[in-house]
Amino acid sequence: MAVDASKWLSAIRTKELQDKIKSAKVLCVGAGGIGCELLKTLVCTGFRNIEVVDLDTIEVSNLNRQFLFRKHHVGQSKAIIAAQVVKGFCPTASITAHHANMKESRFDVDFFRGFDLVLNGLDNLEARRHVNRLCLAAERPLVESGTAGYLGQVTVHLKGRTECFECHPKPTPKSFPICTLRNTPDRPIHTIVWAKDLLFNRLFGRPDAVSDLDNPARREDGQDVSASANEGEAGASGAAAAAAAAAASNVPAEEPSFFLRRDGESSLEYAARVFERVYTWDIEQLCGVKELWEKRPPPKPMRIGELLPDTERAAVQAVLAAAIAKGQGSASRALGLNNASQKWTPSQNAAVLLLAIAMYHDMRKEEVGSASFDKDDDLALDFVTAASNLRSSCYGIPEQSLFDAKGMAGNIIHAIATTNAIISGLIVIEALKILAGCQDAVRHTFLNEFPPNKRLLLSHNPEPPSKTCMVCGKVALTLKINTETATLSSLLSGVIKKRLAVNTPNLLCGGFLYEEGEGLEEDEVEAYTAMLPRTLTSLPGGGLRHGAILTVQDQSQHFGVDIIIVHTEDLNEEEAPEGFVLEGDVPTAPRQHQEQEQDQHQQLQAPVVAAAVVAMATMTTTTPTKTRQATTEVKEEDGVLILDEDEEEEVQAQSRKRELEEDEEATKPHAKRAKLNPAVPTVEDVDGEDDDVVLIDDD
Ligand SMILES: Nc1ncnc2c1ncn2[C@@H]1O[C@H](COP(=O)(O)OP(=O)(O)OP(=O)(O)O)[C@@H](O)[C@H]1O
Ligand SMILES: [Zn+2]
Repeated sequence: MAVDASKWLSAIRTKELQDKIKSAKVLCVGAGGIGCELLKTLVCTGFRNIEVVDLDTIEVSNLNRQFLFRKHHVGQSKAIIAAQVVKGFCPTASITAHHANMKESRFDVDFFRGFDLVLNGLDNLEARRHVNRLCLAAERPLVESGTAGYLGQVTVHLKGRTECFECHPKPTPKSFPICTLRNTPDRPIHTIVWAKDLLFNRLFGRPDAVSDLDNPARREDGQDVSASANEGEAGASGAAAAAAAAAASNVPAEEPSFFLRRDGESSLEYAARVFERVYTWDIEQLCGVKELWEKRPPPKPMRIGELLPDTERAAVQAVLAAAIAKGQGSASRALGLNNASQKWTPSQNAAVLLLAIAMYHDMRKEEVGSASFDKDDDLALDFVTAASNLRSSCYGIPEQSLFDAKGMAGNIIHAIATTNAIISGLIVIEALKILAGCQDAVRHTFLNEFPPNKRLLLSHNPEPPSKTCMVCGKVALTLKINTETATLSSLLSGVIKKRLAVNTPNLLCGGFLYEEGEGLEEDEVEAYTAMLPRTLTSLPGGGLRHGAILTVQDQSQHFGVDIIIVHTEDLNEEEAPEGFVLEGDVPTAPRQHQEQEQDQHQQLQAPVVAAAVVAMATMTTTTPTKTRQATTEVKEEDGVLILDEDEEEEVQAQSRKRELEEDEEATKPHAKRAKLNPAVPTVEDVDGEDDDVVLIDDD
């Protein structure tokens, strides 16, 4: 029975609730920064039946804030050790640990039905969306959370009653137009993303990975340089420069295997050849595309012979031999560059780059061809730092120290233990309200970095479920895509798995069927795999053509959505950097928003993380500050600063008004939006894993 919202505090003090706390079955997803605090706080509150799932093992870098772990635990399962340690100080607690990925099929809807509460302490959007779908399917309450530095939030999702985690768009990982990365970078993050996503993958990732580095330089309209040859001066000079450069350095322009090491080539010779291609030949070729440099200075090519004369190349060779002998893991340290905060000179960058490439080939050969960038891998980070710095030098962009490059490449925001502790406490408070039957009292709560009017925490009522939500509502999405060139493989990776967060897809459209997951026969897997490179129109059963409705289902998530296919040929890189446009309430931010975030990212000079609940962020970030400040008064209750009910109503009224304004604004130019929120740090996201928090405007 629902209890009056204002009475929740007295409700949780009843004996009845104390008994419920003892018997309630709680699922904690994640045993990291939030998860460790949460487990401790749960048992201290009286919870005794807990299961915890975490796929990771403990790292040294976790020890400064994940207080259940000690140095001797490094390398062991987070879930298992967290459970052991908590049981150590609360032996009456039953804590079952699963060292596993929450997305495994054994954690199905029946597993979720075994719990009264699901509490998330995750760090990525994909897993959060997966848990959201299972909570909806199992009809279990979800308390969701995230932290980033001083910021944090807790949101509550009750099926049919409040918005689900996916009801409102979320920013996706930030993406940069490929033409900016390839041709006209102007910020350190551009060269870092280029080094990490393009060059690293080209040299060490899967050989069949498509890489823009293999293609000739492009003009801003997307045409390649050679296509400009007959189109007047700019094209002619571009082609001439390309030809001259190709002749001069004897580098074949379009040979995809160029980046593979050749037979008989030493690792350092190979590294030097890559250097010449990337920093000499490619840059010279780009300089020839005059139209790119009408409004900006052209880049300057770099030459390996100037940065590392023969004697220094010989010294690098000696360092390589010593590194191999010692089993050294870091190129920069092997070169004596031990201060991670000090920027390297261009010559030092060149030495680190060559050595890192050579070390990969001589010491970690088995990984070449399948490696993926990991910020905690010293050699990978050396490579990315040096490669991006050299490119920055060509373009006159400030170089970065190893430490700063790590922060940018790994999207690191230094975690703060106190933030995790506050957020964990708030998760438990929301859990108590749900157990007490005070569903009306649940709140979304945001932790601010700069408390406005001394309000460290800002809370408000969750919105009702969105009728247009593709997860808890039922709406069709529209996919604009070139059905004649896009392949099933790109549809699956870009749209179905990345954008829709589908785990094990099942696609159906007329006579076309594609399935993944356990239980398929070998010949079925073979037949489905053979379809992957086919274009959408050439798929069996009539293909995926303009006007077709594709039904996407994921049984592991009890999720389904229909997608209307719209064949579109004129998608450009600016509008559709991923090669398609997905319309509908998909949990991603509009592009315009992302651009704005990028600008703010620069202004703030510090990466701020992705949003978990953008609706809330939109609400707070677009609130004209005056109206909020005028009506709010701080009240302290149970150690938590919260808004008065009437203040919440005020905030919600503002929210509704703002939604209307937002709709209107969405159709107006970007500049107008910015004006509404002068210098307001709105929701900001950084690509990759840290989809943790909503940044709130606070003035
Ligand atoms: N799909 C998943 N299944 C199970 N656990 C997951 C899943 N995705 C993420 N996690 C866990 O969620 C936890 C999030 O905690 P946190 O944000 O503190 O990350 P961390 O890896 O401990 O710290 P950092 O990323 O700062 O090094 C991690 O322990 C991570 O292993
Ligand atoms: Zn929803």
